Formats: sequence, structure tokens, C-alpha cells
Amino acid sequence: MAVEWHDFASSRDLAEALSAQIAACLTDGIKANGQAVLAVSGGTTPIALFEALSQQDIDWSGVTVTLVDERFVSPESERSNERLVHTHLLKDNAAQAKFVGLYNPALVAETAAIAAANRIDALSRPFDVVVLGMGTDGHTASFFPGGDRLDQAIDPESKALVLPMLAEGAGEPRLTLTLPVIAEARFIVLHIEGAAKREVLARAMQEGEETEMPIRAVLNHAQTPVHVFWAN
Ligand SMILES: O=C1O[C@H](COP(=O)(O)O)[C@@H](O)[C@H](O)[C@H]1O
Repeated sequence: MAVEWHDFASSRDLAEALSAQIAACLTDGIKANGQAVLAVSGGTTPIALFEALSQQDIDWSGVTVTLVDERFVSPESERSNERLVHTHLLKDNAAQAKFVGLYNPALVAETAAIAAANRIDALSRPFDVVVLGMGTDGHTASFFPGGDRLDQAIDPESKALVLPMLAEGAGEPRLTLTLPVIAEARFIVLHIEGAAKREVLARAMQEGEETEMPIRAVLNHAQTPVHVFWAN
């Protein structure tokens, strides 16, 4: 397990530093491969980061933004991760970026996962940057403790790229990238804020079952160090 810590005094300081680092990685990807892929999480934590990223002066026309996971709700819903990205990231300088979402209004979650996997498969991998969040139950992406597809989603040998997930703590059906897609990324960030999440991560870094605290699956199988960005 290789983890590199980056601590900040405030959410704003973190957003400035992390957005600059992500922008540099995306620029490197564009220079090396002609384009770059950024996968981001949803929830509440990344809003300030997305706002700061949208101001970064890079060639966003060469960037594809996708989601680490999605709540299976319409993009009009306040809970939609796609809506979050459109509202806070894909604007200003970043308006030129392409977006590949996971949701599909015409399908149920099971078949939407297959359609989303085809879209993810069309992107260049490994992704340049993956930004993960984490819940206080130790979930990351939609790898929820007790999730009906958790074993398959965190299987490092899984051939699936996107899976549906039902879990008590999830609220609604989910779609999630699988562990191999996340673990192979060139730059993996775990963005958490507040003392409670720091304490949860400290517990996850101790010995234990990956299914109990699924963030462990990423910490155990990431092919590069996981960069933890934390602010109080
Ligand atoms: O449901 C989700 O939760 C996690 C953490 O969200 P936060 O609100 O505690 O920041 C997030 O990483 C994930 O993408 C999202 O779908």
C-alpha cells in the first residue's frame, strides 16, 4: 500500500493545489497522447475542486471528463453526479471538455451499465487522472459495504469496466467503474475533507477485509501511489 499525503489548512487551499496538479497531469497526457481522460467522483466534497479546475488554463478541448460512479437518477436530480459536473466543472475554461456520462434515461441500471461500459471502453486507458471520494462507511466509487456486486466490482481481475450496484447505504441504484479501471490510472487521488474521514481512512489503512471498507481495495491494488488530498 503506497500512500502520499497532501494536507491543507482549508478546502480552498486544497482545491487550488489539486486543480493545478490535475491540470499539469492532463497537459502531460495531451502532450504524450494527443488527448487526456479525467474521471471524477460526485457527492458534496468536490464542488470547490471543480470550480477551481474550471478556471485552469489548459487545452480542455483535448480532455474527456467522465465519472467514477453515478447515482441512477435523472441529470435533473439534485443527487445526479452528472449534474454536479455540468454545474461546477464543465464551464468557463473547461466548457470545451467532452463529457462521457454513465447514466442512460432509456435503460434500467443493469443494461445502462453495459451501455456505459461500451462508452468507457471507447476512451483511452489507463485514464490520466482518477479523483476518488470516500464516505464515512469506507465506500469509494460505488463500492459500498454490502453491495450486491461488490465482490465483482473490487475483483482486481474483473473484466467488467462498469457495474450496477445495489446497496442499503447507497440511496438509489448505482453505476460504478470497477477496480481495474481505477487501479491502473496514471494519477490516483483520494480527496477527503474533515477529521471524521481522516479517522475512517486511518482505520482502512489497517489490516482488514476489503469488503468491510472497500476503499482498501483501491489502497491495496493501485498500480501507482494513492495521493490523499485532505483538508480540515
Ligand atoms: O455517493 C457518493 O459518495 C461519495 C462521497 O461523497 P461525499 O458527499 O461524502 O463527498 C462520492 O465519492 C461518490 O462519487 C458519490 O457517488
